[in-house]
This record gives sequence, structure tokens and C-alpha cells, in this order.
Amino acid sequence: MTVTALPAVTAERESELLASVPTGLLINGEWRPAASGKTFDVEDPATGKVLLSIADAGPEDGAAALDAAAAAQESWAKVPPRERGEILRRAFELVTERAEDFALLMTLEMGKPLAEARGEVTYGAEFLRWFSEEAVRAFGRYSVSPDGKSRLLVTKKPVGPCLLITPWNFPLAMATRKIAPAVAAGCTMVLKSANLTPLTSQLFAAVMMEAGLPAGVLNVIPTSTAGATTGPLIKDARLRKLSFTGSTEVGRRLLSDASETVLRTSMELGGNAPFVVFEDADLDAAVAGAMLAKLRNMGEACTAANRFIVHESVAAEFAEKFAAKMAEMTTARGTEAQSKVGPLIDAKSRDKVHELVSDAVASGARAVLGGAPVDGPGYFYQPTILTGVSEGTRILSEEIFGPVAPITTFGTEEDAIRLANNTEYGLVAYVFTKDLNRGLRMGERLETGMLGLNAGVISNAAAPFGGIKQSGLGREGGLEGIEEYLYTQYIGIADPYAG
Ligand SMILES: NC(=O)c1ccc[n+]([C@@H]2O[C@H](COP(=O)([O-])OP(=O)(O)OC[C@H]3O[C@@H](n4cnc5c(N)ncnc54)[C@H](O)[C@@H]3O)[C@@H](O)[C@H]2O)c1
Ligand SMILES: O=CCCC(=O)O
Repeated sequence: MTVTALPAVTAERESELLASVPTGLLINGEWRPAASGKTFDVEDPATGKVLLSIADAGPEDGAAALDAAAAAQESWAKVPPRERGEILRRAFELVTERAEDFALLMTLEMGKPLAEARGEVTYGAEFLRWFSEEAVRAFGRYSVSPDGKSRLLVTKKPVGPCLLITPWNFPLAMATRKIAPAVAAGCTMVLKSANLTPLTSQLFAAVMMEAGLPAGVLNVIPTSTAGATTGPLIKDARLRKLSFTGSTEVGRRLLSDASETVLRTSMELGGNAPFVVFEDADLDAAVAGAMLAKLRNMGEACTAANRFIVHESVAAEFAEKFAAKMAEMTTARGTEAQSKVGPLIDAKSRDKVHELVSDAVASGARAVLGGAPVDGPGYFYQPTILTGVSEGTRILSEEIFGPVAPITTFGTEEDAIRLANNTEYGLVAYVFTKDLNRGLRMGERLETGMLGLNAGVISNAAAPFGGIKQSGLGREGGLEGIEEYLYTQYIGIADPYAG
């Protein structure tokens, strides 16, 4: 992972930026306080200090947001696709112009190093550009029925008002990955951002309004009471789509709630990615890939390599090279020029990571690097490498969500496939080998929605992102992403030559 050294950020710059963030709820084109008047605090995970207090939406505000989205749906769907695409293009340009603001805001509220945050701005903005182009390509078809006696007209229509629920770890990209295709498809929406990192979505919503999005199309309801505020919306017949990104545990609950109205859902859930290194791999390339797959977002990514499955003949050399690179990673507040690894999102996450590491060590694993929280303010954890992790250890079956790399070994290709597939998750896998046929065999046999072949990061707005098994339903990005916000209508037409 290459993080460019950056000048430290001044307290004055931070204050100026925070003062530009809307602190209300966005409902029907207006920023307003919560009906209850309540607010909640957003914390800096590097210091534990409060960055900003913002409106705390309740059920009454959620209902008002859905009222606004439902009222705007018919007129918004009539806006020409090209006009919807041009709003997205303007949003892309505005986000790009304010890239430094978005990057710093994400670093402040989520903790990632500023260079990483800049990378996320590029990644998140690309969904706006991609779907500004896709907006005019929701093609249908007209055909003659096989018996020639009728005509078949197939068209794509916006699914309707959507509820979008996003996680805290990629505050911009997880929002644009939903909002952009919904706008392109002609849907209105209610966004429930993550209470741990709501500020980026607040600023992004302001940019969408500046780009020309009509009132009521995008409504934003940050809240500290997610279930109570969004639960009634999921049961409301006017809602036509739920798009959720978050843990598999919460996804299961929402799928159950959505079943009552047979609500269309997209689910982007948890991961437990295997990172498989074969004996013929270029080890330096594999270590470089491992650094990206493990440390991107400090390991707080659904796509993070969670299990390193290395051929027994190269495991020692791989671990030594990997540890040497990880040891160069400086933990510091993301605004510090030398920061390579920022804090984890909160004390609960840090303690969960340490619990998994301690359990692994107690089960016989060895911490060849790190292995403990960083003393001092904030929720930092040492970049850690564990060797000798035996099959069945908790850390190999639970999502770590931190800068910890457990290494286990295999002997045969069959062993590698069995170990890699031994999880209820199926989001992404990584394979390093010089043997193309082996790489293709792994693609065919690994139970995963995505595969990195000799690559440690593969996320791309032009590609379909998503998993199988308990990593989710549906795809975001690529040609598939807009389909999640469209439905297919078929019109059967009598033979135009009859009668
Ligand atoms: N597959 C993907 O694309 C993807 C991307 C990012 C994160 N994730 C996953 O998300 C998890 C980390 O994010 P997180 O901690 O924010 O997940 P989370 O499931 O705790 O929360 C996700 C969102 O759901 C909200 N939420 C929680 N309980 C809810 C309820 N009962 N009703 C409605 N909303 C509720 C939260 O406030 C947040 O906005 C990890 O498991 C990670 O793998 C997956
Ligand atoms: O955390 C999961 C999302 C990461 C990505 O889109 O690459």
C-alpha cells in the first residue's frame, strides 16, 4: 500500500471544513432539525473528541422523508434520462472539485489516512460519472413472437421510492454506489447514513442539491436509532426498494422485515476473504498484493483479506517479507503526514480485533508482528501478523475488520480450495500464481462473487461488485448496478396484421 506523505492538517482547516457541513435532516429539499429537536454527536476516532453534533432523526422524520420521496417519484421518473445523467455528471465534477474537503471529512469522522481518503473520493466519484453514462442505456426491446401472431414489447421502468442504508467504513463510496444508479434509473430515495460517519453524506447531499437534484428526490435522515426510524418505512407499501450495505447480521434482520411486503432488496454484506498464495507465485508481488488487500481502509473493508492461505513450501518466506513491509506502517491520526494506519472506528471494534488475536494466540498461533492495541488516545491497533494459525480458530471464520493478518498453510490445490471455501461468506477471494490454468481453475471452484487474480484490490465502478452465500444479494456498479433500481415490464401486442 503506497500512502503519499502529506503536510499535517491545521486545526483551523478542520474547523472551517466542519462549519461547512449541514447539520440538519434533508427532507423535501430543505435542511431541518429533527422533529424531536434531538441531536447526536459524531466522534473523532483518533482522539475520542466530538467533531460535530447533527440532527437525530426519529420515526416522524423518517415518515416525512418517505412522504417527500413518494410525492416526488412520478415527476422525477418523467425527467429525461439525459437530464438525470447530466445532474450526476455535475455532481461528479463538484465532488472532484471538493475532493480535499471530502477526503479530510472522511479522515476526521472515520479515521483513515488522508491519502486513503483521497483514494476513496476518486473511487466514490467514479460511480457518479459511470452512472451519468448508464442513465441513457436502460434499453428494452421489441420483437415478433415466435409464432408471429403477436408483438412483444419489453421496457425498463424505475422501481420507485428507495430506502438506502449505508455503513460507516466507506462514507462516500457506499453512498454514491447507491444514489448514482437510483438517480440514473429515475428513483427517489431516503438515505439513512451510518451514525458513526454521517458527515460525508451530509456534505454529499448538499453537493447533489447544488448539481440540480429536484427537492424530494434525495432525502437524508441521519439517526442514532436506526431500527426505530427505518423500521416503519420498510413496512410502508409506498417503499419499493431497500438497498442495504452492512453486516450480514443486520442484513438478515432487514431481509426478514422486508419479507412482509415482499420488498425488493439489494444486500451488500460481510466478507471473509481468503488470500491464497501458491508455491509458484511471485512472492514480492504476493506481498505487495497482501499489503493492499489487508491494509486498505486499515482492514475495515468487506473486501479485506481475512485469511492468508499460503503453500507450506513458501509460507516462512512469505511471512518474513510480509512482516517486514507491515512493520513499516506507522499508526497515527489520519491527518498526520506519516500516518499509514489510522484508528479503528471505535473501542468496541478495537476490542473485538484484540479478542480475536488473543484467542488465536491462546490456540497456538504466534504474533510475529504486533498483537496488541496501541497505548494512548483513540482506538488504534498495531499492524499484526499471526503465523501457525490452525484450522478452526475463530479468527479464520469471523470478519476481523482490522490490520491483522492470520497465516495458515496448505499442501495441495485441493486443500487450498477446501480451506478457502470453508466459510458462509462468499464476497471476494485473492489468488497469486503464475499458472494461468490454475488461476482459471480457482475462479471456477472458489465460491465467491469476485476474484482478484494476482491483484490485491479489484474494486471498480465499472465492474459488478457483490457476493454470494451470506455475503449478499445483487450487484453494485458495472452494467448490473442500474438493474437493481429498475423493473422489467412486458407489453403483449396483438398481431398488427390481424383484422
Ligand atoms: N458488501 C459490501 O459491499 C460491504 C461494504 C461495506 C461494509 N460491509 C459490511 O458492513 C459491516 C461494517 O459496517 P457497519 O458496522 O456499519 O455494519 P452494520 O450492519 O452494523 O450497520 C450498517 C448500517 O445499518 C444500520 N443499521 C444497524 N442496525 C439496523 C437496523 N436494525 N435497522 C436499520 N438499519 C440498521 C447502521 O446504522 C448502518 O447505517 C461489515 O460486516 C462489512 O463487511 C459490506
Ligand atoms: O467495505 C467494502 C467496500 C469496499 C469496496 O467497495 O471496495
